Amino acid sequence: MPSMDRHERPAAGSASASAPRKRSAAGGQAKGAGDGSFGAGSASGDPVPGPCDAAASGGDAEAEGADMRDISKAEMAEGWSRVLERSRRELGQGPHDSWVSQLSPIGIEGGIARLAAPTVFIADWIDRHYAGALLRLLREEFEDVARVEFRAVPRGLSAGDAASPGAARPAPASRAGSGRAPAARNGRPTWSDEDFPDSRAAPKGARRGDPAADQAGEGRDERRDERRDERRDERRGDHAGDRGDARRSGGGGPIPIRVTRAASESGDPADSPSLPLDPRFTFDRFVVGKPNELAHAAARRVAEGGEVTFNPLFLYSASGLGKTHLMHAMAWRLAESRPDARVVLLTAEQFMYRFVQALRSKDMIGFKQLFRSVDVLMIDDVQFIAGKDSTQEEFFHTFNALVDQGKQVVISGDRNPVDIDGLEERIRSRLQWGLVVDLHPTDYELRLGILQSKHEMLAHTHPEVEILPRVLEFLAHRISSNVRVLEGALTRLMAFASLVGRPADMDMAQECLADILRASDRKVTVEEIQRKVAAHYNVRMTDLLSPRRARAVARPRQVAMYLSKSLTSKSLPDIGRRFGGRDHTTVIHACKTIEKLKDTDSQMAEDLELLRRMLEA
Ligand SMILES: Nc1ncnc2c1ncn2[C@@H]1O[C@H](COP(=O)(O)OP(=O)(O)OP(=O)(O)O)[C@@H](O)[C@H]1O
Repeated sequence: MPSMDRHERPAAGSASASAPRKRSAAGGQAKGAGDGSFGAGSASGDPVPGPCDAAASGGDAEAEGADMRDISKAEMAEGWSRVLERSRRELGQGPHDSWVSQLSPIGIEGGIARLAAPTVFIADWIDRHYAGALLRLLREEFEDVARVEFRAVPRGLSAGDAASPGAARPAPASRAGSGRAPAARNGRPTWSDEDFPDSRAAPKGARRGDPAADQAGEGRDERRDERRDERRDERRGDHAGDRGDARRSGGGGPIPIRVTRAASESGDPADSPSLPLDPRFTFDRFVVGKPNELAHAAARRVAEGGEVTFNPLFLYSASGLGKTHLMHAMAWRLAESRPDARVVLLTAEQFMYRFVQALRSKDMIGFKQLFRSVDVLMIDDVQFIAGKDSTQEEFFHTFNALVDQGKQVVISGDRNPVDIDGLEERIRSRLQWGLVVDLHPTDYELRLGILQSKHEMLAHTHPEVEILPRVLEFLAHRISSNVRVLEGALTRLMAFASLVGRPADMDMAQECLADILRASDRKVTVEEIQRKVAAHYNVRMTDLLSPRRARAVARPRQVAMYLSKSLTSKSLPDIGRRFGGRDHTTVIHACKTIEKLKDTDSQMAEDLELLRRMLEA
């Protein structure tokens, strides 16, 4: 952890002029890191540009101890509200709402300002990212604050209780995510308010209401009532959990469910939300090449079941490049390396489905226990929950609870978390907390390796079919879109060869795969889209890329951005750059606008259809 020096060093100039409300806060003795207190000091890197009296530095604080007094929680509260105000302005609404607003003051003692965070995870995150800024803001309000510390204070305790040793949990000493204090006591988890953060714990401004739940016929008021019931259930559940007889999820539902090892004490597989593992998706059958070697290595490392090093592990790629395969492979391997571990793998859609089911059956306690008692949680296609507020909130709390306990979380998505539109900022930042790895588009060697491996496997079941090596090379050259398409082409070719009773040669491949080959040839580029859109709306290319905001230019530009997002695999920032260096949020706005217009303006719908057909022709 970086030293305190940077925050403690007196800055040039005095603070008094700029901080009229300042109060002396340094106490008799500036406590050091070895005072048994936990949490992060003012450790995170950024230097403090703001006011900093000489008296605030550790040694001077000791020397002047007699003149300085401690500040109680109550006294600190008033100044803290102003610190919050400034944090909102200076750090921005997003970081403020997601993180800083979750803090509450404990007091200032010996020059150390102590703040309570609801979980270790949050304490650690704030320490790593906002400690410097907060120290500066605190100093503007309270003179002589030399350090700031964050304590994880269970919600059942008041912030004041945190002053007593052992009442609160330390932020982890290591940033790697290991060594976190598990919430388990006496060898099994105990359920408390902290484990079940609810709306009280949600950051201010957190939105409610899940469109999916709405679709499922859940009215907002009804949900509010349900959540009230849930909270009551949860409070009761604290005790039920201790007795080990808490209610379980009713399970069932239309999604087939199984788990590598039942994630429920009842041992009933119906209680588990996990997917059946696909026997084809193992590490043995995963072909490694340059484009996916890092993702493969990270997945292997996590699956070996050693110390939790990357948490979460976030895998992302375009469709069909092996994310799901890798996740299943990890689950298979974990079943061997950690046979006792409760491993749950499911899609984000299934997570939402279970959540909505639990809401309807008023069994949130069962849902929470189910997901928070796992050792490894893997969620595929996380982009599905983007824009689904209630599900995101539940996911957020589940994620926090597991990471706080040092449990491994693995997530996959179709793009980098920063590019997932509709994802709450706090979730986005958590997803980036561990290791984010992408699987790059395949190269020729990898595609050929995959074809050869699949061919060998298929040859076992169809020994009568022969495919000439040149044909595999031809397919690897021509089909570069995704591995799923490549596999489909091979399977079709083998079936065709088997039916006609001839070896698959180049002619046969050309004939029976004509549509796939044609589709693979077609690659729409952003530049092509820009040209076609400019021509269609009769605007100049230079205008399309210029800062001009006149409707006549802005609308075609939005259309071109929208088509670039839907017809190419370019990321939002990349598209923004290609449109005269615009920000990715402009692209998001454009996509949303056109998406809406498509439904309400028939001319727009027609234009889009026409352009799409021209581009795909
Ligand atoms: N490196 C690889 N080696 C062997 N098979 C692969 C490899 N990459 C992908 N595949 C195969 O390609 C198919 C698609 O892979 P998978 O479903 O894992 O993709 P995905 O990235 O999860 O796609 P989506 O985002 O559409 O869900 C699977 O049958 C998988 O076995």
